Amino acid sequence: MTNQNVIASDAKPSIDIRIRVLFPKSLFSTVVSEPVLTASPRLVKKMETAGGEAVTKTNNAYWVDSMRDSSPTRVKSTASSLSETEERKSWMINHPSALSMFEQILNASKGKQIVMFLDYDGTLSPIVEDPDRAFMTSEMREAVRDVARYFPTAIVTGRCRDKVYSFVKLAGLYYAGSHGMDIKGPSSKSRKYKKKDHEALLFQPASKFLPMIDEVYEVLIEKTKTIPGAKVENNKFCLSVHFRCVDEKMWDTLAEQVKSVLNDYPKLRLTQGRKVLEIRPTIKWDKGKALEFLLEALGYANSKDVLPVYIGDDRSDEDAFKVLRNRDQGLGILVSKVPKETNASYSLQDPAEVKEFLRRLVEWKRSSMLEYRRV
Ligand SMILES: O=P(O)(O)OC[C@H]1O[C@H](O[C@H]2O[C@H](CO)[C@@H](O)[C@H](O)[C@H]2O)[C@H](O)[C@@H](O)[C@@H]1O
Repeated sequence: MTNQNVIASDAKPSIDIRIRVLFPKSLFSTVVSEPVLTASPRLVKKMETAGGEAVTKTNNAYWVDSMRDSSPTRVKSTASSLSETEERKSWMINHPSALSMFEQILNASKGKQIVMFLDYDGTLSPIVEDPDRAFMTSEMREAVRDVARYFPTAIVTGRCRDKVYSFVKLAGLYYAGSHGMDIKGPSSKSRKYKKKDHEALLFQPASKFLPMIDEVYEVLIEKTKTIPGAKVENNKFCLSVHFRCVDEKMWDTLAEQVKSVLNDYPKLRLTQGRKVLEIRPTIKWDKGKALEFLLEALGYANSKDVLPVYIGDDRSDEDAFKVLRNRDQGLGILVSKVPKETNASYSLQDPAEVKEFLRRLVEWKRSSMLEYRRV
């Protein structure tokens, strides 16, 4: 990796790219205009990590180490004497199960509109080897459909929006694909929640990058074809290079190949998820920004009467957890069986627990509505 892909948080941008909110008009007041940081000899050797923070390691060893880590990074035990069970117990004190804390969560939601944000892979569907076969169960679909009946609901994913729609198959939801760079609201027919007067919602802050992403996709396919098990996925405004099925001995070569391609594209950056290298435009847009954008679109920008609930399992979801933490509002729930470094406040073990959590929310909402009618 040369300086070209290196991003310094304190660097002066050399190019400005305007990001346009396509709709709704009411949001033009908050048009995001983020600089794209490009190559500059003055830039020190720093690069964006998967979490979006600059680090100083740029060599291949950094990426291979990072590829070995879980995503988000597993908590590294400070006391070596701590058994895994003890470690988990101590982590659970700070990140209790959202199921065992369900009553407290309901109390926090009193008088507030819950808005649901759901990541897809590892949250609604289990992690599988073949990304094209990451189907969600019909029971999960039912749980998401029911939740969306009572609460505005968005699917927020690194995947291409159309692809995730082909898995979820539910109208009436908001879909934020490509790590939030492709946001679409429900069609007017299926829309239930309309706080602002908008016909349809479409927001694609990285549309200028489409030709570049397509080009890099072709180059990466060619470059990685000699690495058995490597798979390149086109997620429209970003790309994924999967290494789940690549022999660990080849990770070094794969990381090297990917970085060599990116050397020619200084406006793209590399991040990492669960056994996947992700290539994204260097705009300051992520799942956290998508969450804020959607809250605004729903009319809850500065509202105290909203409780955003974000459930996700991966490093890219940390951007959304961070936003909730900084707003001191809402609940971040990390899906993980093992202790991980996270900005989420609560945890759920796996998609089965996510489904249970969604079901309980629906049950509670139904019974409180019946109660309300009776009174
Ligand atoms: O934001 P998400 O919905 O979590 O999407 C992140 C990436 O998910 C997919 O990859 C992950 O799931 C695959 C299927 O279980 C698995 O094979 C892979 O190892 C995981 O990284 C998706 O294929 C990627 O494009 C997304 O970026």
